[in-house]
Amino acid sequence: MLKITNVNKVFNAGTVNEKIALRNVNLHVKKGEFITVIGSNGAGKSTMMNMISGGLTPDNGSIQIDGKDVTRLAEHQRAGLIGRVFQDPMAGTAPNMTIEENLAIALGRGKRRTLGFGVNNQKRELFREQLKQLDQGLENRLKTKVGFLSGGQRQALSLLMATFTEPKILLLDEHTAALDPKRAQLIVDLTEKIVERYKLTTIMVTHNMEQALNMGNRLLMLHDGGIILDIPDEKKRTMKPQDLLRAFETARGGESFSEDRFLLT
Ligand SMILES: Nc1ncnc2c1ncn2[C@@H]1O[C@H](COP(=O)(O)OP(=O)(O)OP(=O)(O)O)[C@@H](O)[C@H]1O
Repeated sequence: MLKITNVNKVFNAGTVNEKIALRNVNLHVKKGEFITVIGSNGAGKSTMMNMISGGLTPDNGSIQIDGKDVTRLAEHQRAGLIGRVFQDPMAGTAPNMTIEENLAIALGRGKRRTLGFGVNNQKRELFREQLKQLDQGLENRLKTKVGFLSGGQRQALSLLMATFTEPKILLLDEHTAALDPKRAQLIVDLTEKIVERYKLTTIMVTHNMEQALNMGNRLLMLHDGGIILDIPDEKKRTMKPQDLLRAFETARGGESFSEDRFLLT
């Protein structure tokens, strides 16, 4: 479903600020795989996600989604293939528009504008049905402006909007990190429910090792621009956060993981 081949990305090449963000990254993701991605600050996680979404173009190498070479396609040109939820609950929705208007935009994502983003009763019925699965009572608040919703409700709506049209790839960018533990758990449960229901191919970045181990069926660890660990489902299920830290140390030839955000989670 996703094939990243020999992708490199260097920022500010040839200057004193040169930074290698991705080093020869190769990744094949099968249809229906749910990958969790962890890595220290600056490891290259966001850069990798932005390469897949089209926000960044690789210096070399290629990216294929569902057999189509998208390496040089701009973000809007591949929007129909990708759903994305960001860390910031404000990022995925338009606060001054109502819930139904936001959903109408999500429904039209990747389609030609001429199809229209208007809301009719048929669409309203579909929206209500979809919103019910969030268990937030939002199906009765179609005309509420999204800016009035709580962070958790907005993130639940973002998740629904990102998956509405069953994208080829779902990108989750630390999408529970800004929420309190109770709301974060709600979004975790909802994510698992939606991913399972539509069998979505999913890549989720998280700083929470428990979450990385408990969710999904494959785990990647990035470090210094490269994938240093690729752990399959069977092995992942038996691991605890301490095992993950040890695996990192082994992969790095004894270097210990000194990332504060990791040790705190
Ligand atoms: N636009 C940019 N210009 C210059 N350097 C950049 C840019 N974007 C990222 N970098 C650098 O590339 C490296 C990888 O960054 P990236 O944001 O992908 O890491 P990350 O794993 O997502 O980290 P974090 O967990 O802190 O978000 C970092 O050293 C970062 O400073």
